[in-house]
Amino acid sequence: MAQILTGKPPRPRYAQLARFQDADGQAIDEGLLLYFPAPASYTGEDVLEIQGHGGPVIMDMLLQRTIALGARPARPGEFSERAFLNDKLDLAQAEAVADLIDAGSAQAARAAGRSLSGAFSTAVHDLVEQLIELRLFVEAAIDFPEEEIDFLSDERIERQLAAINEAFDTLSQRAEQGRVMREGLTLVLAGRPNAGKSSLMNRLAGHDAAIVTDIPGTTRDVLREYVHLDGLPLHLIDTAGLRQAGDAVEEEGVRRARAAMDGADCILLLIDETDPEPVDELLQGLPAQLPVIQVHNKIDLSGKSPGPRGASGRGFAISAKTGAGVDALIEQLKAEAGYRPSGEDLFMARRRHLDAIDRARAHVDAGQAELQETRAGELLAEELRLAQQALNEITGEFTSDDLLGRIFSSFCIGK
Ligand SMILES: Nc1nc2c(c(=O)[nH]1)N(C=O)[C@@H](CNc1ccc(C(=O)N[C@@H](CCC(=O)O)C(=O)O)cc1)CN2
Ligand SMILES: Nc1nc2c(ncn2[C@@H]2O[C@H](COP(=O)(O)OP(=O)(O)OP(=O)(O)O)[C@@H](O)[C@H]2O)c(=O)[nH]1
Ligand SMILES: [Mg+2]
Repeated sequence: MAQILTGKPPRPRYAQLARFQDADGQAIDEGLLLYFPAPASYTGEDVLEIQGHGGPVIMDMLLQRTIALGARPARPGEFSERAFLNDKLDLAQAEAVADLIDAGSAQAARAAGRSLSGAFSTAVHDLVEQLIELRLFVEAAIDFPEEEIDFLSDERIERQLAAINEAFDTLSQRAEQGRVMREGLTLVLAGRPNAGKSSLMNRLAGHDAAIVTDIPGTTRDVLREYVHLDGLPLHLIDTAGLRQAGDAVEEEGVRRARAAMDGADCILLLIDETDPEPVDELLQGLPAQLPVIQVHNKIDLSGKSPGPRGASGRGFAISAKTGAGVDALIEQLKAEAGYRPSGEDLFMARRRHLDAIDRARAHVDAGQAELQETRAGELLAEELRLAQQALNEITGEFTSDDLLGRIFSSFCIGK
Protein backbone atom coordinates (compact mmCIF):
# COMPACT_ATOMS: atom_id res chain seq x y z
CA MET A 1 0.00 0.00 0.00
CA ALA A 2 1.36 3.40 -0.90
CA GLN A 3 2.21 5.69 2.01
CA ILE A 4 0.80 9.19 2.33
CA LEU A 5 4.10 10.93 1.51
CA THR A 6 6.39 10.80 -1.46
CA GLY A 7 9.85 12.24 -1.81
CA LYS A 8 12.68 12.55 0.66
CA PRO A 9 12.21 12.45 4.44
CA PRO A 10 11.54 15.92 5.82
CA ARG A 11 14.40 17.96 7.23
CA PRO A 12 13.81 18.77 10.93
CA ARG A 13 12.20 22.14 11.61
CA TYR A 14 12.03 23.25 7.95
CA ALA A 15 8.88 23.72 5.92
CA GLN A 16 9.10 21.36 3.00
CA LEU A 17 6.87 21.04 -0.04
CA ALA A 18 5.38 17.56 -0.43
CA ARG A 19 2.69 15.64 -2.27
CA PHE A 20 0.16 13.78 -0.15
CA GLN A 21 -1.31 10.69 -1.79
CA ASP A 22 -4.10 8.23 -1.41
CA ALA A 23 -3.88 4.46 -0.83
CA ASP A 24 -3.75 3.90 -4.60
CA GLY A 25 -1.09 6.55 -5.16
CA GLN A 26 -3.52 9.27 -6.32
CA ALA A 27 -2.67 12.82 -5.23
CA ILE A 28 -4.89 14.25 -2.49
CA ASP A 29 -3.15 17.59 -2.15
CA GLU A 30 0.21 19.29 -2.37
CA GLY A 31 1.22 21.00 0.86
CA LEU A 32 3.86 21.58 3.49
CA LEU A 33 5.49 19.21 5.95
CA LEU A 34 6.92 20.31 9.25
CA TYR A 35 8.90 17.76 11.19
CA PHE A 36 9.80 18.36 14.85
CA PRO A 37 11.88 15.49 16.23
CA ALA A 38 11.56 14.91 19.99
CA PRO A 39 12.23 16.53 22.34
CA ALA A 40 12.24 19.89 20.51
CA SER A 41 8.53 20.12 19.74
CA TYR A 42 5.40 21.60 21.29
CA THR A 43 4.58 18.33 23.07
CA GLY A 44 8.15 17.16 23.54
CA GLU A 45 7.40 14.14 21.34
CA ASP A 46 8.08 13.50 17.66
CA VAL A 47 5.65 15.66 15.70
CA LEU A 48 4.98 15.68 11.99
CA GLU A 49 2.64 18.35 10.71
CA ILE A 50 0.89 17.93 7.40
CA GLN A 51 -0.45 21.24 6.15
CA GLY A 52 -2.91 21.06 3.28
CA HIS A 53 -4.74 23.73 1.36
CA GLY A 54 -7.65 23.78 3.78
CA GLY A 55 -11.31 23.46 2.99
CA PRO A 56 -13.42 20.75 4.57
CA VAL A 57 -13.23 18.12 1.81
CA ILE A 58 -9.45 18.12 1.29
CA MET A 59 -8.79 18.24 5.01
CA ASP A 60 -11.16 15.36 5.59
CA MET A 61 -9.48 13.31 2.87
CA LEU A 62 -6.07 13.95 4.46
CA LEU A 63 -7.48 13.12 7.86
CA GLN A 64 -9.09 9.88 6.69
CA ARG A 65 -5.85 8.88 5.04
CA THR A 66 -3.78 9.40 8.21
CA ILE A 67 -6.42 7.53 10.23
CA ALA A 68 -6.27 4.62 7.78
CA LEU A 69 -2.51 4.57 8.42
CA GLY A 70 -3.01 4.31 12.19
CA ALA A 71 -3.44 7.88 13.47
CA ARG A 72 -6.44 9.03 15.52
CA PRO A 73 -7.97 12.44 16.19
CA ALA A 74 -6.64 14.20 19.29
CA ARG A 75 -8.87 14.37 22.34
CA PRO A 76 -9.80 17.91 23.45
CA GLY A 77 -6.65 19.52 24.85
CA GLU A 78 -4.54 16.44 24.18
CA PHE A 79 -1.57 18.27 22.66
CA SER A 80 -1.38 20.64 25.62
CA GLU A 81 -1.91 17.74 28.04
CA ARG A 82 1.06 15.94 26.48
CA ALA A 83 3.12 19.14 26.64
CA PHE A 84 2.23 19.38 30.34
CA LEU A 85 3.06 15.72 31.04
CA ASN A 86 6.41 16.17 29.25
CA ASP A 87 7.22 19.31 31.28
CA LYS A 88 7.03 21.66 28.31
CA LEU A 89 4.29 23.72 29.95
CA ASP A 90 3.08 23.96 33.53
CA LEU A 91 -0.62 23.70 34.27
CA ALA A 92 -1.30 27.45 34.38
CA GLN A 93 0.42 27.81 31.01
CA ALA A 94 -1.58 24.94 29.52
CA GLU A 95 -4.78 26.61 30.71
CA ALA A 96 -3.55 29.83 29.11
CA VAL A 97 -3.39 28.02 25.75
CA ALA A 98 -7.14 27.40 25.99
CA ASP A 99 -7.71 30.99 27.09
CA LEU A 100 -5.64 32.28 24.20
CA ILE A 101 -7.71 30.25 21.74
CA ASP A 102 -10.97 31.38 23.37
CA ALA A 103 -9.92 35.02 23.82
CA GLY A 104 -12.77 37.31 22.81
CA SER A 105 -10.76 40.53 22.62
CA ALA A 106 -7.24 41.78 21.93
CA GLN A 107 -6.83 42.55 25.65
CA ALA A 108 -7.83 39.03 26.64
CA ALA A 109 -5.46 37.57 24.07
CA ARG A 110 -2.59 39.68 25.41
CA ALA A 111 -3.34 38.62 28.98
CA ALA A 112 -3.49 34.95 27.97
CA GLY A 113 -0.24 35.37 26.05
CA ARG A 114 1.40 36.75 29.17
CA SER A 115 0.22 33.75 31.20
CA LEU A 116 1.36 31.39 28.46
CA SER A 117 4.83 32.87 28.46
CA GLY A 118 4.96 32.21 32.19
CA ALA A 119 4.28 35.60 33.84
CA PHE A 120 1.62 34.20 36.15
CA SER A 121 3.60 31.04 36.94
CA THR A 122 6.67 33.13 37.74
CA ALA A 123 4.69 35.31 40.16
CA VAL A 124 3.39 32.15 41.86
CA HIS A 125 6.88 30.62 42.01
CA ASP A 126 8.31 33.80 43.52
CA LEU A 127 5.77 33.61 46.31
CA VAL A 128 6.46 29.90 46.84
CA GLU A 129 10.18 30.75 47.13
CA GLN A 130 9.42 33.29 49.83
CA LEU A 131 7.38 30.68 51.72
CA ILE A 132 10.18 28.13 51.45
CA GLU A 133 12.78 30.59 52.67
CA LEU A 134 10.75 31.45 55.74
CA ARG A 135 9.94 27.81 56.44
CA LEU A 136 13.63 26.86 56.31
CA PHE A 137 14.42 29.63 58.79
CA VAL A 138 11.67 28.53 61.16
CA GLU A 139 12.67 24.88 60.86
CA ALA A 140 16.26 25.76 61.63
CA ALA A 141 15.01 27.44 64.80
CA ILE A 142 13.10 24.32 65.79
CA ASP A 143 16.26 22.25 65.33
CA PHE A 144 18.10 24.34 67.90
CA PRO A 145 15.68 24.28 70.81
CA GLU A 146 17.90 26.19 73.21
CA GLU A 147 17.95 29.15 70.82
CA GLU A 148 14.39 28.72 69.57
CA ILE A 149 12.87 31.52 71.58
CA ASP A 150 15.44 34.01 70.29
CA PHE A 151 15.03 32.80 66.77
CA LEU A 152 11.29 33.04 66.81
CA SER A 153 11.21 36.44 68.44
CA ASP A 154 13.54 37.60 65.73
CA GLU A 155 11.85 40.42 63.87
CA ARG A 156 13.05 38.84 60.66
CA ILE A 157 10.08 36.47 60.81
CA GLU A 158 7.62 39.33 61.18
CA ARG A 159 9.30 41.16 58.31
CA GLN A 160 9.13 38.15 56.04
CA LEU A 161 5.53 37.46 56.97
CA ALA A 162 4.66 41.06 56.15
CA ALA A 163 6.39 40.76 52.77
CA ILE A 164 4.56 37.50 52.08
CA ASN A 165 1.20 39.07 52.91
CA GLU A 166 1.95 41.92 50.55
CA ALA A 167 2.89 39.47 47.79
CA PHE A 168 -0.41 37.65 48.37
CA ASP A 169 -2.30 40.95 48.00
CA THR A 170 -0.66 41.74 44.69
CA LEU A 171 -1.05 38.25 43.32
CA SER A 172 -4.74 37.95 44.20
CA GLN A 173 -5.53 41.38 42.79
CA ARG A 174 -3.87 40.57 39.49
CA ALA A 175 -5.44 37.14 39.34
CA GLU A 176 -8.90 38.51 40.14
CA GLN A 177 -8.57 41.00 37.29
CA GLY A 178 -7.57 38.19 35.00
CA ARG A 179 -10.57 36.17 36.07
CA VAL A 180 -12.95 39.06 35.42
CA MET A 181 -11.37 39.56 32.01
CA ARG A 182 -11.79 35.87 31.23
CA GLU A 183 -15.28 35.34 32.56
CA GLY A 184 -16.67 38.83 32.22
CA LEU A 185 -19.57 40.25 34.16
CA THR A 186 -23.13 39.06 34.03
CA LEU A 187 -25.53 41.96 34.38
CA VAL A 188 -29.26 41.56 34.75
CA LEU A 189 -31.43 44.49 33.72
CA ALA A 190 -34.42 44.45 36.02
CA GLY A 191 -37.19 46.86 36.97
CA ARG A 192 -40.85 47.68 36.52
CA PRO A 193 -42.46 47.46 33.10
CA ASN A 194 -41.57 50.42 30.85
CA ALA A 195 -38.61 51.50 33.02
CA GLY A 196 -36.37 51.32 29.93
CA LYS A 197 -34.56 47.99 30.44
CA SER A 198 -34.71 46.97 26.81
CA SER A 199 -33.73 50.48 25.70
CA LEU A 200 -30.58 50.29 27.86
CA MET A 201 -29.86 46.77 26.62
CA ASN A 202 -30.01 47.99 23.02
CA ARG A 203 -27.78 50.94 23.78
CA LEU A 204 -25.15 48.76 25.47
CA ALA A 205 -25.36 46.13 22.74
CA GLY A 206 -25.09 48.78 20.04
CA HIS A 207 -28.01 47.43 18.01
CA ASP A 208 -31.75 46.76 18.26
CA ALA A 209 -31.56 43.47 20.09
CA ALA A 210 -34.80 43.83 22.04
CA ILE A 211 -38.24 45.15 21.10
CA VAL A 212 -38.96 48.52 22.68
CA THR A 213 -42.50 49.91 22.81
CA ASP A 214 -44.42 52.17 25.14
CA ILE A 215 -46.64 49.23 26.09
CA PRO A 216 -45.78 48.03 29.61
CA GLY A 217 -44.99 44.32 29.55
CA THR A 218 -43.34 44.30 26.11
CA THR A 219 -40.46 42.00 27.07
CA ARG A 220 -41.59 38.59 28.21
CA ASP A 221 -38.71 36.24 27.48
CA VAL A 222 -35.22 36.56 28.88
CA LEU A 223 -32.95 38.06 26.21
CA ARG A 224 -29.20 37.68 26.24
CA GLU A 225 -26.52 39.73 24.51
CA TYR A 226 -22.76 39.39 24.70
CA VAL A 227 -20.64 42.50 24.23
CA HIS A 228 -17.11 43.67 24.99
CA LEU A 229 -16.39 46.98 26.62
CA ASP A 230 -12.68 47.77 26.32
CA GLY A 231 -12.04 44.05 26.36
CA LEU A 232 -14.28 43.40 29.37
CA PRO A 233 -16.83 40.75 28.38
CA LEU A 234 -20.36 41.67 29.43
CA HIS A 235 -23.20 39.19 29.49
CA LEU A 236 -26.31 41.35 29.38
CA ILE A 237 -29.65 39.89 30.34
CA ASP A 238 -32.84 41.82 29.61
CA THR A 239 -35.88 40.63 31.52
CA ALA A 240 -39.63 41.03 31.76
CA GLY A 241 -40.80 43.96 33.89
CA LEU A 242 -41.45 43.01 37.50
CA ARG A 243 -45.10 43.33 38.43
CA GLN A 244 -48.12 41.24 39.39
CA ALA A 245 -48.48 39.56 36.05
CA GLY A 246 -51.56 40.08 33.94
CA ASP A 247 -51.48 36.68 32.22
CA ALA A 248 -49.75 33.30 32.31
CA VAL A 249 -47.14 34.31 29.71
CA GLU A 250 -46.11 37.36 31.63
CA GLU A 251 -46.11 35.41 34.87
CA GLU A 252 -43.65 32.93 33.37
CA GLY A 253 -41.57 35.89 32.12
CA VAL A 254 -41.36 37.31 35.62
CA ARG A 255 -40.40 33.90 36.99
CA ARG A 256 -37.60 33.67 34.41
CA ALA A 257 -36.47 37.21 35.20
CA ARG A 258 -36.00 36.18 38.82
CA ALA A 259 -34.19 32.98 37.83
CA ALA A 260 -31.78 34.99 35.63
CA MET A 261 -30.76 37.03 38.68
CA ASP A 262 -29.45 33.92 40.42
CA GLY A 263 -26.44 33.54 38.16
CA ALA A 264 -25.66 37.26 37.87
CA ASP A 265 -22.80 39.34 39.24
CA CYS A 266 -24.84 42.50 39.51
CA ILE A 267 -28.35 43.80 38.99
CA LEU A 268 -29.00 47.05 37.20
CA LEU A 269 -32.33 48.11 38.62
CA LEU A 270 -33.92 50.44 36.10
CA ILE A 271 -36.17 53.09 37.62
CA ASP A 272 -38.33 55.41 35.54
CA GLU A 273 -37.69 58.96 36.79
CA THR A 274 -41.23 59.92 35.91
CA ASP A 275 -42.77 57.02 37.82
CA PRO A 276 -43.90 58.18 41.29
CA GLU A 277 -44.06 54.64 42.73
CA PRO A 278 -41.47 54.16 45.50
CA VAL A 279 -38.64 51.69 44.85
CA ASP A 280 -38.45 50.10 48.32
CA GLU A 281 -40.83 47.32 47.48
CA LEU A 282 -38.92 46.53 44.28
CA LEU A 283 -35.61 46.43 46.15
CA GLN A 284 -37.00 44.07 48.76
CA GLY A 285 -37.98 41.61 46.05
CA LEU A 286 -34.38 41.27 44.75
CA PRO A 287 -31.93 38.58 45.87
CA ALA A 288 -30.18 39.91 48.97
CA GLN A 289 -26.68 38.70 48.15
CA LEU A 290 -26.33 40.57 44.83
CA PRO A 291 -25.03 44.10 44.38
CA VAL A 292 -27.73 46.37 42.96
CA ILE A 293 -27.06 49.55 41.05
CA GLN A 294 -30.12 51.77 40.88
CA VAL A 295 -30.26 53.28 37.42
CA HIS A 296 -32.57 56.28 37.27
CA ASN A 297 -33.65 56.44 33.64
CA LYS A 298 -35.34 59.04 31.42
CA ILE A 299 -33.50 62.11 32.73
CA ASP A 300 -34.26 63.71 29.37
CA LEU A 301 -37.83 63.94 30.73
CA SER A 302 -37.01 64.87 34.33
CA GLY A 303 -34.34 67.40 33.36
CA LYS A 304 -31.95 66.08 36.03
CA SER A 305 -28.24 65.75 35.34
CA PRO A 306 -26.54 62.49 34.41
CA GLY A 307 -24.02 60.67 36.59
CA PRO A 308 -23.79 59.25 40.12
CA ARG A 309 -26.91 59.76 42.21
CA GLY A 310 -27.62 59.33 45.90
CA ALA A 311 -25.49 58.97 49.00
CA SER A 312 -24.91 55.23 48.75
CA GLY A 313 -22.79 55.67 45.64
CA ARG A 314 -24.79 52.91 44.04
CA GLY A 315 -27.20 55.10 42.13
CA PHE A 316 -26.80 56.42 38.65
CA ALA A 317 -28.83 58.77 36.45
CA ILE A 318 -29.01 58.20 32.70
CA SER A 319 -31.15 58.50 29.65
CA ALA A 320 -31.26 55.27 27.68
CA LYS A 321 -32.92 57.27 24.92
CA THR A 322 -30.27 59.98 24.43
CA GLY A 323 -27.35 58.00 25.88
CA ALA A 324 -26.58 60.66 28.49
CA GLY A 325 -24.74 59.16 31.47
CA VAL A 326 -24.40 55.72 29.89
CA ASP A 327 -20.63 55.96 29.33
CA ALA A 328 -20.13 57.05 32.93
CA LEU A 329 -22.28 54.12 34.08
CA ILE A 330 -20.04 51.76 32.12
CA GLU A 331 -16.95 53.30 33.71
CA GLN A 332 -18.46 52.71 37.13
CA LEU A 333 -19.19 49.07 36.27
CA LYS A 334 -15.62 48.54 35.15
CA ALA A 335 -14.29 50.22 38.27
CA GLU A 336 -16.45 48.05 40.52
CA ALA A 337 -15.19 44.94 38.78
CA GLY A 338 -11.66 46.20 39.47
CA TYR A 339 -11.01 46.22 35.76
CA ARG A 340 -8.18 48.33 34.34
CA PRO A 341 -7.95 47.47 30.67
CA SER A 342 -4.58 49.13 30.10
CA GLY A 343 -2.93 47.25 32.98
CA GLU A 344 0.22 45.87 31.41
CA ASP A 345 0.61 43.50 34.32
CA LEU A 346 -2.66 41.69 33.56
CA PHE A 347 -2.60 37.96 33.14
CA MET A 348 -5.29 35.36 32.70
CA ALA A 349 -6.47 33.52 35.74
CA ARG A 350 -9.30 31.24 36.69
CA ARG A 351 -11.43 30.64 39.74
CA ARG A 352 -9.33 27.55 40.41
CA HIS A 353 -6.26 29.76 40.77
CA LEU A 354 -7.98 32.30 43.00
CA ASP A 355 -9.24 29.52 45.19
CA ALA A 356 -5.72 28.11 45.59
CA ILE A 357 -4.35 31.56 46.43
CA ASP A 358 -7.07 32.07 49.05
CA ARG A 359 -6.39 28.70 50.66
CA ALA A 360 -2.64 29.35 50.72
CA ARG A 361 -3.21 32.70 52.33
CA ALA A 362 -5.50 31.21 54.98
CA HIS A 363 -2.68 28.81 55.94
CA VAL A 364 -0.21 31.66 56.30
CA ASP A 365 -2.71 33.59 58.46
CA ALA A 366 -3.28 30.52 60.63
CA GLY A 367 0.47 30.00 61.00
CA GLN A 368 1.01 33.60 61.98
CA ALA A 369 -1.72 33.36 64.62
CA GLU A 370 -0.18 30.15 66.00
CA LEU A 371 3.20 31.79 66.29
CA GLN A 372 1.79 34.77 68.16
CA GLU A 373 -0.13 32.52 70.51
CA THR A 374 2.38 29.81 71.31
CA ARG A 375 5.75 31.29 70.32
CA ALA A 376 6.57 27.85 68.96
CA GLY A 377 7.59 27.34 65.36
CA GLU A 378 6.26 23.87 64.53
CA LEU A 379 2.74 24.92 63.64
CA LEU A 380 3.92 27.90 61.62
CA ALA A 381 6.27 25.64 59.66
CA GLU A 382 3.46 23.19 58.96
CA GLU A 383 1.07 25.93 57.80
CA LEU A 384 3.77 27.36 55.54
CA ARG A 385 4.20 23.92 54.01
CA LEU A 386 0.46 23.65 53.38
CA ALA A 387 0.41 27.14 51.86
CA GLN A 388 3.21 26.16 49.52
CA GLN A 389 1.34 23.02 48.53
CA ALA A 390 -1.85 25.00 47.76
CA LEU A 391 0.08 27.43 45.53
CA ASN A 392 1.78 24.56 43.75
CA GLU A 393 -1.63 23.32 42.63
CA ILE A 394 -1.78 26.36 40.33
CA THR A 395 1.22 25.34 38.29
CA GLY A 396 0.38 21.65 38.65
CA GLU A 397 3.12 20.31 40.92
CA PHE A 398 0.35 18.72 42.96
CA THR A 399 -2.66 17.61 40.98
CA SER A 400 -5.14 14.80 40.82
CA ASP A 401 -5.91 12.94 37.60
CA ASP A 402 -9.45 14.10 38.09
CA LEU A 403 -8.43 17.77 37.98
CA LEU A 404 -6.23 17.24 34.94
CA GLY A 405 -9.06 15.44 33.19
CA ARG A 406 -11.42 18.32 33.88
CA ILE A 407 -8.97 20.98 32.73
CA PHE A 408 -7.93 19.38 29.47
CA SER A 409 -11.32 18.05 28.47
CA SER A 410 -12.69 21.59 28.63
CA PHE A 411 -10.51 22.62 25.66
CA CYS A 412 -12.77 23.16 22.69
CA ILE A 413 -10.30 21.65 20.22
CA GLY A 414 -7.59 19.00 20.11
CA LYS A 415 -4.86 21.54 20.82
N1 LIG B 1 2.41 25.14 12.48
C1 LIG B 1 2.30 25.36 13.78
N2 LIG B 1 2.04 26.60 14.21
C2 LIG B 1 1.90 26.84 15.53
C3 LIG B 1 2.00 25.81 16.47
C4 LIG B 1 2.26 24.49 15.99
O1 LIG B 1 2.31 23.53 16.78
N3 LIG B 1 2.40 24.33 14.66
N4 LIG B 1 1.84 26.10 17.83
C5 LIG B 1 1.37 25.25 18.77
O2 LIG B 1 0.94 25.64 19.82
C6 LIG B 1 2.10 27.44 18.27
C7 LIG B 1 3.57 27.62 18.36
N5 LIG B 1 4.05 26.89 19.50
C8 LIG B 1 5.16 26.10 19.52
C9 LIG B 1 5.81 25.96 20.73
C10 LIG B 1 6.98 25.24 20.78
C11 LIG B 1 7.50 24.64 19.64
C12 LIG B 1 8.80 23.91 19.69
O3 LIG B 1 9.25 23.37 18.71
N6 LIG B 1 9.45 23.90 20.84
C13 LIG B 1 10.73 23.28 21.03
C14 LIG B 1 11.86 24.10 20.42
C15 LIG B 1 11.93 25.52 20.87
C16 LIG B 1 12.99 26.29 20.08
O4 LIG B 1 12.72 26.81 18.99
O5 LIG B 1 14.11 26.38 20.58
C17 LIG B 1 10.97 23.02 22.49
O6 LIG B 1 10.23 23.57 23.30
O7 LIG B 1 11.88 22.26 22.77
C18 LIG B 1 6.82 24.75 18.45
C19 LIG B 1 5.63 25.49 18.38
C20 LIG B 1 1.43 28.38 17.35
N7 LIG B 1 1.70 28.10 15.97
N1 LIG C 1 -37.94 59.81 27.08
C1 LIG C 1 -37.39 58.62 27.30
N2 LIG C 1 -38.06 57.52 27.01
C2 LIG C 1 -37.47 56.33 27.26
C3 LIG C 1 -36.18 56.22 27.81
N3 LIG C 1 -35.87 54.92 27.93
C4 LIG C 1 -36.94 54.24 27.46
N4 LIG C 1 -37.91 55.08 27.05
C5 LIG C 1 -39.22 54.74 26.52
O1 LIG C 1 -39.94 54.02 27.49
C6 LIG C 1 -40.75 53.03 26.88
C7 LIG C 1 -40.41 51.65 27.45
O2 LIG C 1 -39.10 51.33 27.12
P1 LIG C 1 -38.56 49.85 27.15
O3 LIG C 1 -37.10 49.91 26.91
O4 LIG C 1 -39.36 48.98 26.26
O5 LIG C 1 -38.87 49.50 28.64
P2 LIG C 1 -38.76 48.08 29.38
O6 LIG C 1 -38.31 48.35 30.75
O7 LIG C 1 -37.96 47.15 28.58
O8 LIG C 1 -40.28 47.63 29.42
P3 LIG C 1 -40.91 46.15 29.50
O9 LIG C 1 -40.21 45.29 28.53
O10 LIG C 1 -42.31 46.38 29.16
O11 LIG C 1 -40.75 45.69 30.91
C8 LIG C 1 -40.46 53.12 25.38
O12 LIG C 1 -41.45 53.91 24.79
C9 LIG C 1 -39.12 53.83 25.31
O13 LIG C 1 -38.93 54.54 24.13
C10 LIG C 1 -35.49 57.44 28.11
O14 LIG C 1 -34.36 57.46 28.59
N5 LIG C 1 -36.15 58.59 27.84
MG1 LIG D 1 -38.39 45.35 27.73
